[in-house]
Amino acid sequence: MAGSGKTTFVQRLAAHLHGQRCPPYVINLDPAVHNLPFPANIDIRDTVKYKEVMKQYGLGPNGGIVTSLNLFATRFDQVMKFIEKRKNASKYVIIDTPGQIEVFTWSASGTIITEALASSFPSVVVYVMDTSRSTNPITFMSNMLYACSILYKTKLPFIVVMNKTDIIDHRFAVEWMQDFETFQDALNQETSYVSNLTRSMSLVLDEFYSSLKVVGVSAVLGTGLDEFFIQLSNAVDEYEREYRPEYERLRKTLEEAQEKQKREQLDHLWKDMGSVCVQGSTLAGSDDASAMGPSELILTRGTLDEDEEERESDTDDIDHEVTEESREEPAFRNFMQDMRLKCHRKSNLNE
Ligand SMILES: Nc1nc2c(ncn2[C@@H]2O[C@H](COP(=O)(O)OP(=O)(O)OP(=O)(O)O)[C@@H](O)[C@H]2O)c(=O)[nH]1
Repeated sequence: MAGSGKTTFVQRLAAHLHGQRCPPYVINLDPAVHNLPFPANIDIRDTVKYKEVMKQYGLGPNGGIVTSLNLFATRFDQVMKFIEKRKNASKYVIIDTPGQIEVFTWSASGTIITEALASSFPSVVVYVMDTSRSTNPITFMSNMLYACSILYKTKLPFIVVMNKTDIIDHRFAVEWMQDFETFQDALNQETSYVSNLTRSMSLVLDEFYSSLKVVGVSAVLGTGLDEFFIQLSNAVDEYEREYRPEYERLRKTLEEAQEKQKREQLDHLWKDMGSVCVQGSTLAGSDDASAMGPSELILTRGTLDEDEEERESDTDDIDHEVTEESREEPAFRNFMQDMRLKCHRKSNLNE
């Protein structure tokens, strides 16, 4: 969520982990951020210049961010290699993303990046929410719908960080999530037509709330971090228990599908080769591969009359005995012979 304190929270987390002598690997994926208040190991701004992208493609700010991310996503395999290398040195990898949901969660590059990470490492989505701007039940509900859509899109373990608890205690929000009546009471104060919609939506979100991990923090003060790390550890367990088997299953299905496709392509190739062999033997009328007759396109050079060749050749200084071309004919004959043998064996097997 934009302005909720994601960057400040990443800064706080990084400082906390450095203090614990457990330095994290930090990645900034927001190309439009002005000042990064933490040292990033990888910064998208070093690879893509967001303002240049906007100019070059004639885009507005959001289009510029999406396109920059798309460009960066094409190199994400390299980022994965860096993370892999740092696996033993850094227990945690923290990634700061652009705040707009359509830019990361619902963009192709966001999906590519999330899936690449989640298929290799225990991955957890942390949704940072501005508690001080969620005291209105309708705004709170919009926030929760936002969070819910991210959870269902990424399908990863999910923690809601209710930030800015130095301004307001987050307990009112937790109560709204746990007690339907309290939320309805708060909604009764609202007179707008949206409150009816919100009432219905809150029933739908009940299921979502029941499994949600919520932590109140102040990124500025650094409070709530111990509880955050407890929830993070639970989320990692959840990843190992529920998500990893699912990713393994998907990976296996993909590999099987690719293997099947490869086999089918090979079968097609064999069939095509078979028809070439049948054609070859019909035309040549003999089992001898050399009698199949040379392909006119490839082998005419070797059939030229020697005098004629001398006349036509403008490369007199080349020793034709040892040129690549002089080896083409026997090589091609051997190739055809091999193919014919394989075809015969295959058709014998099929019989
Ligand atoms: N009081 C208070 N202010 C905070 C806290 N965390 C962040 N802020 C302030 O909230 C504002 C936005 O913080 P950022 O960290 O830039 O928020 P962001 O979500 O990264 O913003 P975008 O990248 O623009 O989406 C800044 O003025 C921060 O100082 C907090 O815990 N308490």
